[in-house]
Amino acid sequence: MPSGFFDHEQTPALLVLEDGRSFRGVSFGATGEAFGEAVFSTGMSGYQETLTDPSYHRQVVVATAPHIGNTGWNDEDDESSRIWVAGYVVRDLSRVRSNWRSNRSLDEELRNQGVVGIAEIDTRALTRHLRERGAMRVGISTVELDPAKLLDKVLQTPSMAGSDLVADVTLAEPEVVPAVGNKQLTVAAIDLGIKDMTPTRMAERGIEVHVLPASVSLDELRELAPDGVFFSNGPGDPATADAPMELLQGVLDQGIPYFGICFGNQIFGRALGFGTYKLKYGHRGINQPVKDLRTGKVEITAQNHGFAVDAPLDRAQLTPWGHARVSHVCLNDDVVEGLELTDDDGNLLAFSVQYHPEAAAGPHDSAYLFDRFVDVMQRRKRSTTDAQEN
Ligand SMILES: NC(=O)CC[C@H](N)C(=O)O
Repeated sequence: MPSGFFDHEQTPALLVLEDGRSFRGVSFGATGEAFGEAVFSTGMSGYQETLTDPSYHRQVVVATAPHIGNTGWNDEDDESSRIWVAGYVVRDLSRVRSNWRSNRSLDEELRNQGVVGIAEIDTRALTRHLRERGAMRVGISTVELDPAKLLDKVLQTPSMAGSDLVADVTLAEPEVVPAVGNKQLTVAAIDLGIKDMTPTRMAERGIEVHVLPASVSLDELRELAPDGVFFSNGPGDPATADAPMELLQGVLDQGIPYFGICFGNQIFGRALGFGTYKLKYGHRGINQPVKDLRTGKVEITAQNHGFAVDAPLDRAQLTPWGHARVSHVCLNDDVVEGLELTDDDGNLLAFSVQYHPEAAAGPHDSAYLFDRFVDVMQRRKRSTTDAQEN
């Protein structure tokens, strides 16, 4: 059989949701069992980036695009060192891979990494079910084909609400991503499950990025004397992220410019005094419309979040550091998609978005946010130099 074909025997597999609904399909990727939170992603492309996004840790991802695997797997597009999804659910697994960069098939890569997949599932029915009932726990198995028995195991799986997963994904030792060209600025990026494209997008703008473990202390951060601090995306419930939130409050006390993405937006929200809550089924995909409330402009964004910040859309709130307000909102459901902190003159001090401006595999409408971060850092740098000279 030509290489790239789905070339092993079809093994039956079973999917069971925590409310008892079950679907029968066939195995692909590794055989065995996988459990997690069932979520669906509406991206038509970019499955390699999705599967390697650490924010999907402990989640079983359902692809709503009916045909998956046609571009295979390459050695360039991974967003981290491994696949993080707990399991992968597709309708029709492509029997052929066809792309000039493809090195192997999706099926092979899932097998290499021991990740369980299930194909031939009615993903449309499954997605409609999750939309109506909400995200819930799920199991997929090639070894337990009795729905009642698999359900017992699903019910023993921990829920996503209340899960603190940062320690599972953060790097052990700091890493430096050098600036492309002349170094203009230094950023300390706290790794809560960072995607590789984020430091890349910063480095392209002359930023030397120090990617740091989540356990870093405020003193260690200050020793680095960064021009800005960044908190990444990451898995788990933001309500559990007390230590990162306290670290961020310390950063704001120092007046250091801040930018956060996704989990970094939720933690910023908490630091500013807002709450977070779990969405019914979340936003996942690369086609989500977001409005910038400052400019009225709409961006099409990449998203992956199951929780959101609870903040009023129509008014600012006074905090110890300045005025906090919602800067971006999702046009599908009015969910908070961005926050900003400004001084009395309206100058931006710190900001964050719930979506993904680094957006591998696109769209790139929101890349301007990295330039905005550079502007905030440059302005602060100028004002501290001016203050020292006077
Ligand atoms: N991509 C992210 O950073 C996700 C943040 C958080 N774990 C959520 O699900 O909402």
